[in-house]
Amino acid sequence: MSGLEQKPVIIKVRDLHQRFGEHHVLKGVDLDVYQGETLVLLGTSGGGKSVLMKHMLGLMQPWKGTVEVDGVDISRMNERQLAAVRTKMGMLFQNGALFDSMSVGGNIAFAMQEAGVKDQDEMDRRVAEVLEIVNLGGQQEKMPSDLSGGMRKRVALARAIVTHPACVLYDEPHAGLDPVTADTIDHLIKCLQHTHKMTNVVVTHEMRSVFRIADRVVYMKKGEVYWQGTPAELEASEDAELKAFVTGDSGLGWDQEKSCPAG
Ligand SMILES: Nc1ncnc2c1ncn2[C@@H]1O[C@H](COP(=O)(O)OP(=O)(O)OP(=O)(O)O)[C@@H](O)[C@H]1O
Repeated sequence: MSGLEQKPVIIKVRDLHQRFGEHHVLKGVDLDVYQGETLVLLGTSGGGKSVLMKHMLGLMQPWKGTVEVDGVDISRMNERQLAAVRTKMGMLFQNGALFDSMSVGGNIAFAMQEAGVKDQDEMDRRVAEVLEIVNLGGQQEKMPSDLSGGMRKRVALARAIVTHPACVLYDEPHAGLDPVTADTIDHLIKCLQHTHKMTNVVVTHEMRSVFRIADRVVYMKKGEVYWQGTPAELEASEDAELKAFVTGDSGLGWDQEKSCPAG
């Protein structure tokens, strides 16, 4: 128990199934995301974490089951209805996906234009505000090609939060970052939670980050929720699969002569 169970549920997933042809990727996922928490989605590659996140944004329609955001079922909405829901959600895509031909400020303003903001002064003010939040104050004119990987990630995060979403979804925010830069991203994630009252859902493989940022952890396996609990419960778990995942132990051992196939 994390104590969060008393809080309102901002995303409610029920009996969610998805399949691509014969490939049954989500097999009846039930999941609650509580307002104001940082929830980390863990699991082996191909377990369905990214597909689940796409359903939370309405980027995919389920084969079966429902996804509610703030009490409203989004699973069969059309694009016009979804546009309103998506203003409550920010998404940090894995590769950052900045437009290379646009400045930092232009990239962030673009997200506001998409959300219907037209007033240039308001856009300038909000671009400056979110750049301060991600510690890139005054960098509006820089081009993405001038930025390091960590800075690009922070610009992408600024873009994700410029519409003041209630919930931010992060798909592997630490991918490709050095450990120190990853730490700065973790600080930002917690800052958005505590100072800006946002709910975070984070897919990551970085165990160090999990123990730094998670209030709750959900472990997915083969399209199902295999386990959920607090980071402390994860650390204390005697489940062999969870233990191997936490420690990064494939079971092959590190005796080189025994673990390498004969040449
Ligand atoms: N649009 C799609 N069409 C067909 N198959 C897909 C599609 N999207 C995902 N899949 C398949 O669904 C399965 C789950 O993918 P998903 O990306 O959700 O896994 P994941 O848990 O996020 O893995 P990873 O940790 O490697 O990112 C994979 O086998 C993937 O190939």
